[in-house]
Amino acid sequence: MELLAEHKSFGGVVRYCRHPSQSCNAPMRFAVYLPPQATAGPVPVLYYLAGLTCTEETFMIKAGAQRYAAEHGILLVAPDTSPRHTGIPGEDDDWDFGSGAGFYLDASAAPWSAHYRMYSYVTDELPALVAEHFPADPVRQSIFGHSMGGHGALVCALKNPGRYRSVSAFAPIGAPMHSPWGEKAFSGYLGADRDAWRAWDASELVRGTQLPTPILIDQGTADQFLETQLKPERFEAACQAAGQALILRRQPGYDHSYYFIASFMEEHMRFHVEHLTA
Ligand SMILES: N[C@@H](CCC(=O)N[C@@H](CSC=O)C(=O)NCC(=O)O)C(=O)O
Repeated sequence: MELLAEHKSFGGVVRYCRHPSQSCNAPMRFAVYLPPQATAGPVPVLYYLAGLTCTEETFMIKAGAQRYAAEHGILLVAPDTSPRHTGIPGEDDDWDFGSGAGFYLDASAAPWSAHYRMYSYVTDELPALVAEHFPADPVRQSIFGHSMGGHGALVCALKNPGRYRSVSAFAPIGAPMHSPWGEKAFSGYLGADRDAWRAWDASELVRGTQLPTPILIDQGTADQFLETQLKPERFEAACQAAGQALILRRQPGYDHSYYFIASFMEEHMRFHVEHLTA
């Protein structure tokens, strides 16, 4: 693993790292925030999955989470949103598919299946790497994210009940099988069989698996993608039908940006701290 950059922040340190990934068969980058408490021993870990067009830097620069991670002694991990420079033709052509748009799934359709295995990367390879190189307590981990990454966090938690102590999301794609972003991604990464898509759609997964802790979601009412792409009412209805506890808060006037995310970051951090330290 290669250390690319390091910045002191709130008494701890943000590090940017690169390593060869077996899951993605490509170099991958991620960011980690080590709170001051990490110098004394293992601390709980909180993973953040960013949205379309983001990189491993976006969350560390824009979300303002380090202040709260330092206060509560939480190690933050933010991976890049896809493999890059894989050589797959057209990987950089669209902002909502390919590079920067890995959707946190394991692609099954060629040529993407050779590299686009972000689900395995985020749920298995990255936690193992983090446990090896940083003072992380592997038993205490939680996950959250935004938009494509908010949906990715829901999928990671719902596919692994008990693995994450808590899950939350900012403006997640609520049902990608019914959103243009999701339909484009699933067609490309998974192929034409819509039945196969169900295994990667949180609104489908929650029908079969419920989590022991409530899911927290914040959604801005002035979000430019609310009605076309996000459709939180679909995830809400699926949770209700399945008996999954969900705290869905519609926040008046907020859009899809990191101004919205930063506004509710403290509350999401407190939510996760409560479960990580219970
Ligand atoms: N280029 C797009 C907008 C892309 C965008 O808004 N990306 C969001 C995530 S959207 C869902 O996953 C984001 O987080 N962007 C980074 C940021 O710093 O805001 C367009 O032109 O509409």
